[in-house]
Amino acid sequence: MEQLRLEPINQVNGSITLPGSKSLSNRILLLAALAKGTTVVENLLDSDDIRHMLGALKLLGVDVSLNDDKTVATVKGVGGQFLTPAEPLFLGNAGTAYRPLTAVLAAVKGNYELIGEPRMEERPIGHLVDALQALGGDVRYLKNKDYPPLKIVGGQINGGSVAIDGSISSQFLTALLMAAPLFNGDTNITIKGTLVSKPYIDITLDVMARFGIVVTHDDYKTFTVTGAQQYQAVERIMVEGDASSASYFVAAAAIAGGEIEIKGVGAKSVQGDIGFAKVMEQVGAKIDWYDERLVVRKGQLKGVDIDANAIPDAAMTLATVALFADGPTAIRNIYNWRVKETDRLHAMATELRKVGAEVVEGEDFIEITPPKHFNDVAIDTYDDHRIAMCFAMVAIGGKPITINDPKCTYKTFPTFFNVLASISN
Ligand SMILES: O=C(O)C1=C[C@@H](OP(=O)(O)O)[C@@H](O)[C@H](O)C1
Ligand SMILES: C=C(OP(=O)(O)O)C(=O)O
Repeated sequence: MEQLRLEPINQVNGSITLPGSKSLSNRILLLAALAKGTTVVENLLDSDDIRHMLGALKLLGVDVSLNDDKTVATVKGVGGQFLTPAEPLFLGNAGTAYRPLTAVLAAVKGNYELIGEPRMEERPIGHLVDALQALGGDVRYLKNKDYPPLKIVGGQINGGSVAIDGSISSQFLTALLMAAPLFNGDTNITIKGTLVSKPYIDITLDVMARFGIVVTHDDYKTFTVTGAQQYQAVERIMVEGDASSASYFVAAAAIAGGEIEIKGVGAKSVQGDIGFAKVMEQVGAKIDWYDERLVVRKGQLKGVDIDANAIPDAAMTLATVALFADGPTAIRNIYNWRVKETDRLHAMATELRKVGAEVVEGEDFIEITPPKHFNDVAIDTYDDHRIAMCFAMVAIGGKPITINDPKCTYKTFPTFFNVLASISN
């Protein structure tokens, strides 16, 4: 197995430009493919999750051309007329590809099989499939009930009233919303349970609006989408920098001395994970906010007790910032960490303890007391990009650490360790 040794870093300094947002890239690619007309997508993320969406679109007969560094895509929309692919669509472990494609393919004519990596077969999708089946969709499990892989015979959905469980993943509602304009009739969606990861729904609504579809909702409780609509191509659309990826650099500047300018997200971001920078201000970071960039400096870091349901991805970074705070940190309301790339609650607790922290792992929370002494250990990353990236903060805090399988960062941020090195002294 490959390992990356990170030696202690004393200071971080400089300016970085974030790669494009994963959440925006995959939503935009799918809607551009469904639209009528050609869309040019700029600042597209080049990473595994996007590659899986692009691979699926190619098999569905969508003409997408990329520039040399794969950050500009020209998508010739097929107006909702996909080809039946010659082979199953392999979507890796990309939730933002698997869930939206499930709903969209249930709504357009054709026969589809959606497969993924072994971990994808352990990530639930039953709440979305239940809603699609309730609307008349023909979606079947190929192995275990409620989990991928799936077989879909598309084109059978009329719309109507439907309830969807929002308590495990917002991606199910995102998927249903993106597909609903393609249903034959209007759809009224009611949320069952408490909707988690709510800000991701704002990203979905924002991107749908950019492609010409307006969704109305009543404080995120019921959503209404008009049926038999067509997405409209956007001549040029720019993907914002990834706010979850920004979290590592906000944290790095807050932990180490020096100053980092982070270009690509700021006060105007549509991504909920920008909220991590607000949490870091509570922790003690000094942040200057601009519309599309942040400038971050170190402060006296204190432990906080936060509800992180709105920022599940960036909150993992807080768990390693906690190693350098002057008291315990609690991160709450994060049950769905357990159903992502790995069981993140258990994995984070295990690895934080290896470093020397005292950790309480609750069913839906984690409490971290900083180590009295740091152990120089190798961090297991469980094929989870965010574990690899957030444990790099240990080196930023001046303690040596080894990251096992560092290339797992390719899921969303292939250049992460190079960018980190570029600001490290
Ligand atoms: O819609 C999206 O782009 C995402 C929603 C979140 O998932 P959940 O809604 O499952 O928490 C987040 O963790 C994921 O990385 C991206
Ligand atoms: C949970 C994540 O990914 P996915 O889109 O596969 O759910 C993530 O990127 O942290």
